Amino acid sequence: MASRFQLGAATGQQLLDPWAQGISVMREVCSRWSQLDITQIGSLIAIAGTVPTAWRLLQRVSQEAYGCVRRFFLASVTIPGDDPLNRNVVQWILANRPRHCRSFTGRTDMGRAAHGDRAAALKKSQHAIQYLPHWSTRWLWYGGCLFVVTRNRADFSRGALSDPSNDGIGNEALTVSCFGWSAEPVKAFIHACREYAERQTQFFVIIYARDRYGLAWKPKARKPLRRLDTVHFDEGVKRELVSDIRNYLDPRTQKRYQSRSMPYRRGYLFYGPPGTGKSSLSVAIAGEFGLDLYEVKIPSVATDAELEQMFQEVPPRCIVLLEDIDAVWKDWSAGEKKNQTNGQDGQNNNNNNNNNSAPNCTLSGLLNVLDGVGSQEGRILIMTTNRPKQLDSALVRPGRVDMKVFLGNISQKSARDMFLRMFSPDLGCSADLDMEEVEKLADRFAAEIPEDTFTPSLLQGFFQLHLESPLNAVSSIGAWVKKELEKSSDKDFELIHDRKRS
Ligand SMILES: Nc1ncnc2c1ncn2[C@@H]1O[C@H](COP(=O)(O)OP(=O)(O)OP(=O)(O)O)[C@@H](O)[C@H]1O
Repeated sequence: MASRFQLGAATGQQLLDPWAQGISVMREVCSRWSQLDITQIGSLIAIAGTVPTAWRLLQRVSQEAYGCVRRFFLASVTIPGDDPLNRNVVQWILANRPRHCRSFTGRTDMGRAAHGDRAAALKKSQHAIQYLPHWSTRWLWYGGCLFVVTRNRADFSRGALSDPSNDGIGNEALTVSCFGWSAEPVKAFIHACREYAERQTQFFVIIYARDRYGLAWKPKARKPLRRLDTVHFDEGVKRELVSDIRNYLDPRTQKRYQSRSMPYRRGYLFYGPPGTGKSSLSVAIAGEFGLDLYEVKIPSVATDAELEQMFQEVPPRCIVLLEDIDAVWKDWSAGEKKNQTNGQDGQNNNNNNNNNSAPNCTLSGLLNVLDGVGSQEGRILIMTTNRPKQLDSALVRPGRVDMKVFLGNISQKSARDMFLRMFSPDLGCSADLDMEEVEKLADRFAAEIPEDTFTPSLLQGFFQLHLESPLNAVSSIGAWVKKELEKSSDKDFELIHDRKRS
């Protein structure tokens, strides 16, 4: 009633002015509902309007202040995104992350199939989802110092995480800083990260391959260490090979080579029929000597210059693996001949060839990087082939290949060793049998295997079907051998035999 009376008491001038009348009505309503004067609300809105500007100002000031603190009170080390150290630091941070992390990056893990869900695992396309803690700045204590690690966000948004070959660790430049005038604590922290990462990989062989753009070496897989005694071939040759590599890696050998102006490099050729353990031996050697394996796939190397760059970027102590080297230039020459019969210009084939199987780099390009002037010293080169006779003699001459190792079909002794490895009482699969009994079974088993006839991979296939019981394996081996020998009348099998004999 009071307000109606007040409205009614408005002056004639106000009644004529609709704007003033509207304001006074709003003022009445506001004061009735919120006890506030509308003119005060206007001030509040005006103040609220200044908040974003004030916030931006505050951010600028804090950034400037942080910049000043960094410049005058922080020592820092920046690690490029593609450097292996970058991974080491990120791995350490992920392992020591706060327990209650709430912000993650989710991505499809292209490396592993889905675990646990059987139905999903049957679908070939199903991959696990990987959740990695999402962070751009991380504060942490290490060795009594406060550190801040910042990630370069520009790199982060460049899509590295959507690259299937990227496992989500590393790739963004990192800046590691700590309070103080000296960078020594930062260096100590980075060193600790590297030691941590090395401890994590000591039971694995890390296999590196070129990234999908062919620009840098990236870890492609890590394989559990494989002991050398799990690769069965001539024991004498194995001993000779291991002692040759041990001798080569001895630091005194490097000095001896250098003092005599000899290039410090060593090359090996593993040859033999398919499935005799050439790749397995390469991985086992890498594990035995604690070396990483750098895989070169010649057909996907675009040019000789790229091949040269790849060899220059491998570390001094590592194994460079060139698999099935015979297949590479054989296909190339076949493609060349085909083009020539088609009346095309064979000269163009060296680098820009449309034939998918043809390498884009040349044999002379490879010969150059293997022992050319700019070639990296200290690495071990392993080439594998099924057809050593088809290799260019320049590729396997001493200096490029210093030792040739034949891996052939399995002997009775190796078959016995394989049996013992499969059914060792330590594995718990033959709980009721002691070692002596398993050895007797191994003798019976080996007696059934014809000497140098089956590839070790074929025999491994047999074991895969009888892993649950050594007794079963022994009782089934006779029939299996008979069946496989009958198959030997197949043309393919004869080819393997012929290759072995040649
Ligand atoms: N000598 C061997 N000792 C133990 N296992 C072997 C041996 N040879 C092959 N195998 C087994 O057979 C499988 C294939 O072996 P691997 O790939 O090393 O042969 P490879 O000679 O490199 O074949 P390819 O020439 O076709 O590449 C592996 O699982 C490996 O464990």
